[in-house]
Amino acid sequence: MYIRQSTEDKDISPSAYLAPGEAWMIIAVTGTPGVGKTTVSKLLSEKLGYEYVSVKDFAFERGIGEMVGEELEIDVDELAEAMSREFHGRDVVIDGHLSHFVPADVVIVLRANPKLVVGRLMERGYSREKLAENVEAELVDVILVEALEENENVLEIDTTGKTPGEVVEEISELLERGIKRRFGIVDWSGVYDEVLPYLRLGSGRM
Ligand SMILES: Nc1ncnc2c1ncn2[C@@H]1O[C@H](COP(=O)(O)OP(=O)(O)OP(=O)(O)O)[C@@H](O)[C@H]1O
Repeated sequence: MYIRQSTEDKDISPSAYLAPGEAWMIIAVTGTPGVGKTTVSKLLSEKLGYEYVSVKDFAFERGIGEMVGEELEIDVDELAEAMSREFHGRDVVIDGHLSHFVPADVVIVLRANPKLVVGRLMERGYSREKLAENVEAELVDVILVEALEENENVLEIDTTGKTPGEVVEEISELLERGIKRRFGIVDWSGVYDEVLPYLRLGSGRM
């Protein structure tokens, strides 16, 4: 890992997450679209005095990935390499549902009741297919599982029924306490029936 100077004047004590000699911190905020990553990441970066970076903007500005229809398809290896190079020695909060593929000191996985995800993505006018894909992903913990495969330090946060400020408080508290790994705190099986009409599970595919 990397070497840098002091950790003075930090709201949190990141030492629990950092390798010896390392003093700057990369926090990745990930989760299914619509769980609140951007809202929370901006607020968290303000609270900690860290830079805020959007994966999508970063990739777009540097020509990483290509447009497929209306979507920017990002090569995660290229993204990880470019972000590691760029943010070496800086305190940053990286926002995006691919941020857990970037080498980070800690990954925050935001979760939200799939019913909320349905509502938010419908409001955005997502297609039926895209809505289903994302609600299913939230239902069966896709991003959490990926994050746990990619990083040792993973904190899962349930945003349901909380304000963005409360979510940021919860994240800060876990960071202050040096908690490195927390997951398994949500179970969406109870809302499966309610979101079933929005899913595409098994629809004509084998
Ligand atoms: N506790 C909460 N935390 C974060 N966002 C919340 C919360 N409660 C409600 N919201 C709202 O949920 C919406 C989430 O939008 P936001 O763009 O932050 O999600 P996102 O996960 O970044 O989506 P995308 O991945 O598509 O960019 C916002 O309108 C936000 O105000």
